[in-house]
Amino acid sequence: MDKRIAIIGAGAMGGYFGGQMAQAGMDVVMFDAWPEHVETVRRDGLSLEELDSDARAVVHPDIRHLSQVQELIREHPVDIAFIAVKSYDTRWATEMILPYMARDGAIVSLQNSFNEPEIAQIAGPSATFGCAIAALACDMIAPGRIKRMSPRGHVNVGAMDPARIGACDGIARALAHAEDVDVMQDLPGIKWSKLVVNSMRNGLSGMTGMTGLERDTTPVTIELGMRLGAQTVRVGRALDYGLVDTAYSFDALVAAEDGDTGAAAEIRAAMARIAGGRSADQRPSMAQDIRKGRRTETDAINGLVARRGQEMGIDCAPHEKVHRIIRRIERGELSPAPELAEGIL
Ligand SMILES: NC(=O)C1=CN([C@@H]2O[C@H](COP(=O)(O)OP(=O)(O)OC[C@H]3O[C@@H](n4cnc5c(N)ncnc54)[C@H](OP(=O)(O)O)[C@@H]3O)[C@@H](O)[C@H]2O)C=CC1
Ligand SMILES: CC(C)(CO)C(=O)C(=O)O
Repeated sequence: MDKRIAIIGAGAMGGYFGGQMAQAGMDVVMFDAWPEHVETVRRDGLSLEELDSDARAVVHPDIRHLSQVQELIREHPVDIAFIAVKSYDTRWATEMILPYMARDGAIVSLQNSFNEPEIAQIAGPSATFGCAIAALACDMIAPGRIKRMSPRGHVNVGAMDPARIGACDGIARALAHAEDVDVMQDLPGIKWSKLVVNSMRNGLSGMTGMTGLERDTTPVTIELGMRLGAQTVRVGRALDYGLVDTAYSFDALVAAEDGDTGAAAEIRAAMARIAGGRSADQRPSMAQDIRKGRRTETDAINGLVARRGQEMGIDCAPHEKVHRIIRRIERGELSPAPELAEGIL
């Protein structure tokens, strides 16, 4: 029998993956808090749009309002629940779906940052799994419309409890309807490796207002991005996580911060190459949030690195500064501007 899948948060990521699972005929139900989005998808379908072209697939998934979660009591228990809300909504989303899970069900973070320990506090480590989504960028450009802003990406999946690694295969099969997937042994390692990339990009685009392309081809943001990334690598290594290079060579990032000009040139070239492959309009999810006037994940990205850095005795002052600036932008006390990055360097 098909696995019963639930997607909590049908935004850019949840809608992208859940929509393609539905299109492949999987038994998937999606829940979302934005009434206009839910109603638009019910009426017109979910439009999954391609990078830099008019090509799109319109799918008709089972999508419901959050207030309808209780209906699941009459339905087959959920085998795999993907948590695809923002990091700050992880706790309630996990608590909400937990009563409807199958006895050996899996709750999977389909998010950035490292939210799995929070899920495990609620669901238990043996029910907790996580994904690191690499190289894929999507934007919910309007209710019912999700656009891929990058070439296709790649997903690494892991288990909070290493003894449960076997259960990752079913999770990987579901995600493989959208992207290539690998099962990895070290969940904290893959999550922190993705955090390296987010911590060099998301806050910087959010605070400067720059697209990914502008940020990765402007000297000040390139330099600051490299420093942020190197510090996140140092903290991850101090925490003894099994980091895997994601987008950039982590050794080169650290060497660049230590003054190795060849390593810095290697990172700059990688930034320019990757930025050139994305849509010129691509912005990381935090910058999308700022443009939409929504709360950001800063606490779970630069804020998290700053906190863990302090615990490990590693200087992460630039992360703390980015985090504080984003907080002030969220509150309306500052507006995004490139000068804010110059102030940090
Ligand atoms: N976008 C990307 O390219 C990538 C994102 N991620 C990660 O995926 C996770 C989910 O993020 P993502 O899918 O980008 O988030 P989205 O903002 O696209 O969707 C999350 C939720 O935000 C709400 N929402 C979004 N826009 C509006 C709006 N204009 N008005 C009202 N509500 C709105 C919806 O519900 P609600 O009201 O409940 O918030 C939606 O379900 C995050 O951890 C993110 O970091 C990871 C890799 C790439
Ligand atoms: C697409 C990417 C990798 C950009 O940093 C991302 O994870 C995000 O937008 O949150």
